[in-house]
Amino acid sequence: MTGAEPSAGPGPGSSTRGIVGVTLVTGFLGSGKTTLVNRLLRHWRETYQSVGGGVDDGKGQIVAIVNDLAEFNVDANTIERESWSTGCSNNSKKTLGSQGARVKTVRLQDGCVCCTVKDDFISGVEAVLEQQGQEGTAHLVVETSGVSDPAPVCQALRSPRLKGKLSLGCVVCMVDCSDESVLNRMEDSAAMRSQVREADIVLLNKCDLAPEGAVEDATARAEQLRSPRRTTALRCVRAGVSPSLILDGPGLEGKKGEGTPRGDRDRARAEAAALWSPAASSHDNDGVSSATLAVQGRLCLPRFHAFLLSLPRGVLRGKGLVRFCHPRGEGTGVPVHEFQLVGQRYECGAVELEEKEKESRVVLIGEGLNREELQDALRSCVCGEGGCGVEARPGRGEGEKGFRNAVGGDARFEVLGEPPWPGGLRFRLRCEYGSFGRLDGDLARAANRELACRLSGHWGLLCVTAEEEEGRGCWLDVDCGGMGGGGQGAWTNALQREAFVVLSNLIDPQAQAMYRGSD
Ligand SMILES: Nc1nc2c(ncn2[C@@H]2O[C@H](COP(=O)(O)OP(=O)(O)OP(=O)(O)O)[C@@H](O)[C@H]2O)c(=O)[nH]1
Repeated sequence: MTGAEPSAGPGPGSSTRGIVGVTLVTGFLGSGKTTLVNRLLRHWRETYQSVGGGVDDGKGQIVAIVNDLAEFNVDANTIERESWSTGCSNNSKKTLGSQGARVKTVRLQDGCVCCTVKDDFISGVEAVLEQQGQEGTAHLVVETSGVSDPAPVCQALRSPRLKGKLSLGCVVCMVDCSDESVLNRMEDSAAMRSQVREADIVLLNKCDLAPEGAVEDATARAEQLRSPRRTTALRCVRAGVSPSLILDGPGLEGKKGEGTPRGDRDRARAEAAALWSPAASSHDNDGVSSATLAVQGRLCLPRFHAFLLSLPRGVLRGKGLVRFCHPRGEGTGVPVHEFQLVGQRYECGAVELEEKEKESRVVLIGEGLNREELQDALRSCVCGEGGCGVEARPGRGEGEKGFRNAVGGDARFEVLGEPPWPGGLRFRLRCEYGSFGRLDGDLARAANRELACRLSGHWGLLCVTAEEEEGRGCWLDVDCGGMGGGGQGAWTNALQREAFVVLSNLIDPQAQAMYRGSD
């Protein structure tokens, strides 16, 4: 940050008068960028609130700029929803009195910020500053798309056009440690290497899912790219590091001499920028594109599951908002589900959203995508007039029965009944450790979500998670589709093994602190 005048607003990391602080969040597809941005926005609001900040003074606003490759910007939706649910407004004109700082999201989509929308990006930033009035915006958080090279974005933020208006603070790179194949992509992807090189802080995320040695491997790769001395790499789960570390990150002047000196950081950026050339990091080289799929009507969940299982290998990432049919009659007021796919793993969680549209939308990002074929495949998941027909699908029967028995006979689980879809089971981990006690609501929720991730990632089981009303954690609706009789033992073993891993990870107080985040 430049200049020595007092800060303009009371928000965390708030800017020197008239100069807006910027945090840049980068990282490969699905690494946890949006998760971090939401965390930062929440922290901002809470901190602002705790120092008695109002919003009618026109100060203290944090603005998130979200770049997504696809036509339909799921990340911006997620952030807006999250902002709303944490009491912030996604509309700059709407204020919430003294409830908290205003949060506004600006979408940049249908192109990548580092090339096709670069000009848009600078204009977008200028527009934000102009609309809000420079004094009104205290901080910007910019989330790049997963295949962006952050070097030109940093350059853009330092461009003469924006000089004197912005100050680039912390650049964070999220690294997904859960998937070896993602880590291996660092060898081939210039953009990914640049993301790590550009960062002030590398967050080694998804430690909960990391196989043995993967976090050390990721650290070594980051250090190789940047040298150990220059690498601040932190392990975390769901971006759970102290947000103030990022909003007031290393490199900011006047911070007790901590962190990387500004000169070093700028030199590092210059080196990275010199390494970057459009030819070296363009998306054509990475061959990554996106396909937005949309269908009218509700989807049959087991068919959607089959669609996921049959996706081509080139699909790296998927996300969307989907609406499922409920053949058992729970049809009214059913929430929309947010769907996330990273590598082989998928998560599907109920979200509170007004049902303005009747569409289900899925964005897939990857290599060699054939949009028409994918669109047809998604269309075939729509529940027809004759019903789902899932009762008759192959694979139902023995495997499913064995799975139900295994869950029912294991004291670690509480069976809650049947999900609204045939061929599934509703249950949750009890999260009790006998004489060690039981996990509180937050950790129990984390444990159940992690179990859902693990079951889908390693075993192709689609688990839909939903929150319980009284904050007592969440449950899993598992679709047992595809469980043939022969695989029964494997499913049972998988469930037992994954439950063991989740619970034994969470008994450790250090792991508990990591899950909760250190703020
Ligand atoms: N188990 C687990 N899941 C995580 C963690 N961090 C994020 N996720 C999940 O991973 C998925 C992707 O996270 P996002 O925050 O959307 O990732 P992103 O980098 O913004 O994704 P893109 O915008 O596609 O590049 C979501 O389902 C998150 O809930 C973590 O530490 N552990």
